[in-house]
Amino acid sequence: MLAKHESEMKALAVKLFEINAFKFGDFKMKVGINSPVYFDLRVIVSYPDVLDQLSNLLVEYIKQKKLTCDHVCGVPYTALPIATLISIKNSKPMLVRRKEAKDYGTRKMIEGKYNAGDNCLIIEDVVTSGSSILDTVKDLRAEGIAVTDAVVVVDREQGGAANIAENSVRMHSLFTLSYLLNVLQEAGKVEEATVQSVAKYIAGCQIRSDGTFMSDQPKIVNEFSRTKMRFEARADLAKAKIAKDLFKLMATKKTNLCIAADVTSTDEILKIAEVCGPHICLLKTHVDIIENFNISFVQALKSLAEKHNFLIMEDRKFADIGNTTALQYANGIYKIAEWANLVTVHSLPGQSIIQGIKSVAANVESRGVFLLTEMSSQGNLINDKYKEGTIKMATEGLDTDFIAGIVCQSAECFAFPGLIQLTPGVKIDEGSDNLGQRYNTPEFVVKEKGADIGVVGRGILNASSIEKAASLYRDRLWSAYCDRVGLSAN
Ligand SMILES: O=c1ccn([C@@H]2O[C@H](COP(=O)(O)O)[C@@H](O)[C@H]2O)c(=O)[nH]1
Repeated sequence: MLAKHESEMKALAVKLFEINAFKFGDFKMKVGINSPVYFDLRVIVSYPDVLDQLSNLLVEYIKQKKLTCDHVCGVPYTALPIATLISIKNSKPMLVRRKEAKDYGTRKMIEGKYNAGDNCLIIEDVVTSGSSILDTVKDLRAEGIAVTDAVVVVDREQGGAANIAENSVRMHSLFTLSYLLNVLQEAGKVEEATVQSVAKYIAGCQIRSDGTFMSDQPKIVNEFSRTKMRFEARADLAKAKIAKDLFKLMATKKTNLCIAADVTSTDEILKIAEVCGPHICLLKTHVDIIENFNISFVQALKSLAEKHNFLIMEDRKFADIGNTTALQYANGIYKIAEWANLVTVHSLPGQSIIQGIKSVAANVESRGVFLLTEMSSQGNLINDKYKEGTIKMATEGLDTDFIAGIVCQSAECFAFPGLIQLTPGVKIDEGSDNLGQRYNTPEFVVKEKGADIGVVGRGILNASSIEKAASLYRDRLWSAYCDRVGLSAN
């Protein structure tokens, strides 16, 4: 630990969390097990200031530890840019270890100029079992290069240091996982319960360098599996303030029902909001189908949202370039930015669409988007690659603090518990309409498809009493959620 640089260390720890280099969820690890916490330091190449800050601290740390060497070598690939900066700042030449030998020319595993007997300091981003460091050590030693020390950014404290020490290499870590968790808790970024859950997992899951567990029966308790977690705990992990608010609203009001108010007059929408308001967490509009839209309608809708404690989402499904979307969101007759807490957005144009909306949102904290990742309609053209890219945008993009959730149809679509799954296509009787819409029951949608919020339109709107229908859907969706997370419904 770098005591002299405590405040910089803490600021960097928080920054790593904010840029999603450090995240909570349910992640498959290289060693074959799942983990509730994951480091993805690959993202720092997109943040030159963070990369610079990190390398400065590592240079200080190497100095403080009095680690001398002839070369530095980054474990491929994530540590390479970090090692490059250390090499430059310390004026120490670098060695590069290939992951595979070339099938032509020299077939060398180590690139760079060196002599047998030289000493090399290893740089690594994250250590779990230490096997990646040991692979690099093996190749360097095969060339006659001495390796005695490795500097790592994060030690996950799962046995890596001991495994590496068995091979006569000392491991020095700038951060430990416990330190990072404490800093995040102190900074109000995560709750104590999160810290405890991760600590429990790490204690029960110590790994040897060959990937086997130290205890005969490892307790792999991952309390961050999205569909098993309660909304209160997920609020803690959400990056977007609006997602935190919506999770809390659902938990306190005990409803995960969104009504799709797909009617064409302002009076009808206000009636739905008044009558169904007590049962919903979200009221969804398609403002462009309203015949008599006017600004006093918006004021009335906002008052009802306040009175009955629900949020408003305009299901606009924006899909244009950032600049046009920003204009569509903030201008024209609807001025959606002024009244909709949330809007839906296609990921098709790329990250710029989120940036466009965010750039004109009056108050970023009270606004956000749901990204469309899968559709309920028969024959839609969304494929796995598109879905993967959309989830990447929602979890690793630059604007994760503005993305409240994902509109999708399956629990496997994403793992991050801080995002909300919104699923349309819900009816008491499953089936389809005559225009390709497919319906599943509230129970199926929540328990099998992983929905956090079920969207119901015609299932309520076509009922003889919309109030009774809203109450019924609310009960069925909420009970299914309670069953899913092991909670009593009352
Ligand atoms: O994949 C999607 C995305 C959005 N929707 C919208 O949800 C409602 C569903 O209404 P029902 O009457 O319950 O069918 C509607 O506003 C759609 O635009 C969707 O159905 N599927």
